Amino acid sequence: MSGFDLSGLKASFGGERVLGPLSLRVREGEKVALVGKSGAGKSTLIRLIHEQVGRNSSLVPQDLGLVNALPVFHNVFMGQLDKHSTWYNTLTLIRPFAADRAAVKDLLNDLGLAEKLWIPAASLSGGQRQRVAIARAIYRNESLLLADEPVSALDGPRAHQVMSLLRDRFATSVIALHDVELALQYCNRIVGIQDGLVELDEPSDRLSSSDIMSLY
Ligand SMILES: Nc1ncnc2c1ncn2[C@@H]1O[C@H](COP(=O)(O)OP(=O)(O)OP(=O)(O)O)[C@@H](O)[C@H]1O
Repeated sequence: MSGFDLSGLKASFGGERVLGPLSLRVREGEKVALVGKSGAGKSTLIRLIHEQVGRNSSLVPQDLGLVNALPVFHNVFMGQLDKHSTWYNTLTLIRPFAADRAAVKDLLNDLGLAEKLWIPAASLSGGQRQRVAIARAIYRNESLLLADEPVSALDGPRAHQVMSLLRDRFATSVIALHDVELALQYCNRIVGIQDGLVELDEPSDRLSSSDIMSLY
């Protein structure tokens, strides 16, 4: 099961409410776009969902969470770190196993990054770094994706290619997106956040971009 049903989600900073309280039920197979203006609470909501569903999800955080000193291979492999023993992970740090090298390379190939396999993450562009974080999430091999603006640094064709890949690789997803057209095209449910509360929750095929723009 990759869906979830969470209630009582709320967050405050410095005593000031920034999110909730709100409930969110996501059924298996739903591709949810979280939309809303900057500061509405989308990242906070993704973080709270991740805290609750934890290891049973693949996360692409807004700051990507890459280890700059490590090559792309190891950053992607990290998606499965908690699924292997300590000795396996230690050996992989020194000399990765052939099967893992092949699997990571295949995935990077799909993301146009195969030639960067052994390049340190520090040497990559913003868009390449974003694709490494996406590869790490796919490599984790969970059916629920939680992603915070995963294609914000990608150009148009590449953003479409990655959104299509994410739609195909994950049964269920919750993705914060500022691009309303991508949200409507690749997600089947739109949840609009305003001042930390759900202001809109509709299937994508009942909405146009102008319906969503009222949140901005
Ligand atoms: N660590 C923090 N300390 C204090 N306030 C915070 C912190 N993180 C978020 N906030 C506040 O919480 C509110 C929601 O922020 P959040 O990052 O969830 O919004 P968002 O919709 O994801 O915005 P964006 O689209 O710009 O990423 C904002 O008012 C923000 O200033």
